[in-house]
Amino acid sequence: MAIPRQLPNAITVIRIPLAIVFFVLLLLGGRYGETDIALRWVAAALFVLAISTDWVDGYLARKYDIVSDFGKLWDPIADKLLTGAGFIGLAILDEVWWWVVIVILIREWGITAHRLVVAKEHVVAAAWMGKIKTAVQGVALAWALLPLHLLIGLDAWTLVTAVLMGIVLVLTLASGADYVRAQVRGSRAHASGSQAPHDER
Ligand SMILES: O=P(O)(O)OC[C@H](O)CO
Repeated sequence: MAIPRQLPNAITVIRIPLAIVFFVLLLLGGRYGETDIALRWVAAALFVLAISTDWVDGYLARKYDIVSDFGKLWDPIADKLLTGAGFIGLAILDEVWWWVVIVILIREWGITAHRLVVAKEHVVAAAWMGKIKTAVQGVALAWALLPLHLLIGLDAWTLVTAVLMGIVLVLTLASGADYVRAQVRGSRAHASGSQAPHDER
């Protein structure tokens, strides 16, 4: 069975408006959902739905062999808009430390800026470590967004959230360093005339 060639890219692009709606609902729900707990549940559910599409678009593109440069470029951007909305929203609500969010955002948008700058020459596809990092960010944000303190108590929930954010921070920086390493190796290989590591991904 064939699928429309543009379906994976359409799924990628849909993440962008979903990220905006999610961000607004999250803020309207208030800190820990204290202003409106129903809105917090809806925002969290919307986030889980949107981040799940990250797996779906990649799966469809690979299965039907319709991986495109558009997808390679826009999939990470859509991911960053969605996870960025989650991190910034939680920081505004004072549920996650700002410094953690800022460090994560610098890494995410630094790599994205590099991707955009070199896009005319070649597309830097997501590396396996970047994909794992995004998946772990999704799990950590889903945990932090779902108002699970209602079930397990605020202390246990905030402790687990802090541990998860610590893991996310380390993984985000490590995967950023992975891109920098690949870039340096690529420049050296280019200078010596062999194939750049980026192209092997
Ligand atoms: O860390 P990046 O920029 O390679 O992004 C990875 C993508 O979000 C994976 O889907």
